[in-house]
Formats: sequence, structure tokens, C-alpha cells
Amino acid sequence: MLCATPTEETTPKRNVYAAADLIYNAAHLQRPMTRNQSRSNLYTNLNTICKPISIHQPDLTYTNVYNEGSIYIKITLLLSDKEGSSSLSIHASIQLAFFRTTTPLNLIINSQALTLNKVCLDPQMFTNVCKMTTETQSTRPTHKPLLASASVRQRLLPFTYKCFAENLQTVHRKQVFMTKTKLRNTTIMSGLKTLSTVTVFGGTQTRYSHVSRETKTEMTFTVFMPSQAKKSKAPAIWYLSGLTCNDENFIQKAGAQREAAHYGFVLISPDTSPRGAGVEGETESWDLGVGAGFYVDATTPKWTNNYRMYSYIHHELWDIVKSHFPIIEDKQAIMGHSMGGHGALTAALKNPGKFVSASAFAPISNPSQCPWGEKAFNAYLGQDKEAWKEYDSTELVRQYNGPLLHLLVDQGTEDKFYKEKQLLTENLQQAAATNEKTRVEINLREGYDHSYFFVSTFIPNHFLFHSKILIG
Ligand SMILES: N[C@@H](CCC(=O)N[C@@H](CSC=O)C(=O)NCC(=O)O)C(=O)O
Repeated sequence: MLCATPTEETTPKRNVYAAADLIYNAAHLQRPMTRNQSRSNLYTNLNTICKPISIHQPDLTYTNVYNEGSIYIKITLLLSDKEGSSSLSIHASIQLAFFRTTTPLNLIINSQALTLNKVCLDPQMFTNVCKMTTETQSTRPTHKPLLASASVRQRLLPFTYKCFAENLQTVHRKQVFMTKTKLRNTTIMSGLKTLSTVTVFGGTQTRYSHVSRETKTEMTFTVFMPSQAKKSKAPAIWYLSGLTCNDENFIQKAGAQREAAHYGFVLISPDTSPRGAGVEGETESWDLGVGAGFYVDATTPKWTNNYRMYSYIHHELWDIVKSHFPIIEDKQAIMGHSMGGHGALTAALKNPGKFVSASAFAPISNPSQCPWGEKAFNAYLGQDKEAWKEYDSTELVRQYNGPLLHLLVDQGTEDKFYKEKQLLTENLQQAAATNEKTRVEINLREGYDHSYFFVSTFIPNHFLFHSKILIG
């Protein structure tokens, strides 16, 4: 079932509708409802005409569950002509219909979105889908829809791209009830699934999951929402965790919610890597692969499809946070620990003005020169060390040329990784001293190690540091 919003059917638009059908078809949900046989001609040429640009998360505000058990989800595809002409770009919407199974609904939705994403992102797969559909169309023109019941099929028919909205208002509305009431134990808002929520220091600490277009896996992240954010938008601090962590180590061990509640900061903590991507060897060592994404976009063939933590956090999750949570967009800071300290510092240095301040606990300050960094960058970025500089704070701080950037670093003197020269704090310090556009405060903390005992001791200092810049 295809549902596209524009009413005028110019030729390029019709091609886009067909493209949406193809992608829909590829998700193995059901065969498209054939409007006429000439459509197969369009399929034949489709991959020479259109290219998928992006697919949005399912818009679950348009999700409805019908008595018979079919489910409709609106997904928006952005397609353009082959040249990428933005004037021909168009949003088409597809309406999915499939039957409830014993699988939880949210899993079905996420897996379909994942499949659609893969099709969109992989040009070869898109071409294959075009071929497959062309063959299916010519050999089995009266293809059997996967829909099991004729009555449901009839019900689907009026849902053409011209009358989806009207139908919702009229007779079908009587049989519709919002998915939310059907989704027991889980809340979904526009593709975000709430995994857990607790009250802490008058605010809420919530864990979400969603299917990521960047990593092509299900990703989790946590958000602390202070009570102040219930009334008005609030500044936000991002926290990036270290090797072996997920999005929960920090929220459970650092005591950060007390500080965030005090200052009224939203606190966002992403995961450290994709999980379950299926990359060969990704779980073999604790400092590469799962739990060790190093906040880079991998470029080597083995990792590049999934290990895109830089784009995941700074584009995809950034947009999700902006559209779902009450944050003041130009008042955001970033902090992190160890590998996450590297992630936080590099993010601020690579994006002048995006984060008003950055801080780090025991950051991997010069990854190009330490064993952890060499291993990860070799794997993710390849052997060309020029490419490594793009993700190395010590290199980036020399070249930084944005608004005055305040950086704070705390480093324990009894940190075994510091002693093993994994962190190289002094290299960052020396490099920063050469650039008057940065102010870097580095504190060596006598007796402290690398653990969250160290992080939780100095977390109040980091919040104080950020608060001076975020709220003056
Ligand atoms: N397993 C390792 C130690 C791993 C470790 O110390 N991880 C740190 C981050 S290290 C740099 O990124 C961490 O934050 N761990 C999670 C925690 O909750 O403490 C070993 O064998 O030593």
C-alpha cells in the first residue's frame, strides 16, 4: 500500500511513488497494490531515475491498529532524481500493512524500519530490489499479496495516496484506535521506545531505544530531564562514556543527576558503539568494536557500514534530541570520560560554536600516539595517519579557529592508563598552549585512578565549569 501526500501526479513524482513501492516491497511486508500494469515499466527504469536519500523513522503518530490486526505505519522517504537535484526531491509516504504476530509490535516496527534503512542506504541493494521487482512484476503480474484476508485487502484499497487523511476522519475512524493504547508496557514516540524511567532529584531519568539510520542497529540512550525543563526549555550537557561502557554506566555511577537537577540541565548520554551489527570480530576485544566505537565514522570496508558513532551522535541523535526534548539549542555543552573524553573534546574542537564548552575526565588526548588509539584508528580509519588527525584532540586543538573555547580536563595521577601512556594529557596541554582561541584548564588530581570513583569526585567541578558558560 502506497500513500503519498502530493496530489499532482507529474511523471517524476509518479516515479517516486513507484520507488517508494519498491522499497516497501523489499521489506517483505506485502506486494504493492498494483494500480495498473504500466507500473512495471516504471520499475524497469527506476534505478536509473531515482535514488533514495534518506528514510525517516516511522511516524507513529500516524500508526493505527485495526480490528483485524493489520497495522498502518507512515514512513517518509526522501528520494530524488539520479543527479540529486533538490528541486526534484520529494517526500513520499508509504503505508505499511502487516499482521500482528506474537512478536511485540515495537520489534516489528523497528525491524521493518531497519530493513527499509538498509535498502535506502545501500545502492547495490536498491538496484537489486529494482531488478527483483521487475522480474516479479513480469512473471507474476497477478502476484498474491501477502495479506491473508480479502476483507482486509478491501479495507486497504481506499487508502490510496489521495485519501488517507479523509479516511481517518470518516468510516474507518470508528474501527481505529491509536496504537498507544495497544502497546502494552512500552511507549513509543515517533520511533523512540521508552525502556525505563525513574524519578531522581525531582527530575526523570529515562532510557530510550530507536533504530538508527547511521549504525543500522537498535541504539539506546538516556536522558535526565530536570524539573525545570517541565516549564521551559533548558540547557543541555552531553556525556560520552569510555571503553566497555554503555549509556548507563555514567547515569548509575557518576552522581550527575544531583548536579543536573541543581542547575536545571538536561543530560544526554549515548551508547559507545553499535551493538549486534554482526561485524566479524566486533566482540573479540574490549578496546575495539562493541563498547569501543571511538566516536568516529569508520571508513574501512569492514566497519564503515555500522561504526558511525560520530554521525550517529552529532547528526542523528542531535536531531532526535532537538525534536523530542525541551532543550535550548544554542546552549549545549559536552563532557566525557577516557574514550568519551576524547569524543567530547574532538566534538567541540571539530564543530566551532556547536558546544559552548567541553570537559573531560582522563581523556585519550592524543589517540594517534597511544596503543588504544593506534589500534582503533588503524581498524576504523585505515593506515593513512593524516585521516587520524581529524579525530585527535591534540591535533585539532592546534588548528581550532572558532569562538573562544573553554576546555576543562581532570586527570588522576594514580590512573594506570595514564601511567601506561594511553592518555597523553601533557601532549594536549602543550598543543593547546599554542592556540589563543582555546583556554584549557588541566588539573592533575593526586592519588586518583581512572574509575568512576574519580569521575564522581570531580563531577561537581565539571558542572560548575559548564554552568558558568551555559547560564553565566
Ligand atoms: N576492562 C578494562 C577496563 C575498562 C575500563 O576501565 N573502562 C573504563 C573506561 S577506559 C577508557 O575509555 C570505564 O569507564 N569502565 C566502566 C566503568 O563503569 O568503570 C580492563 O581490563 O582494565
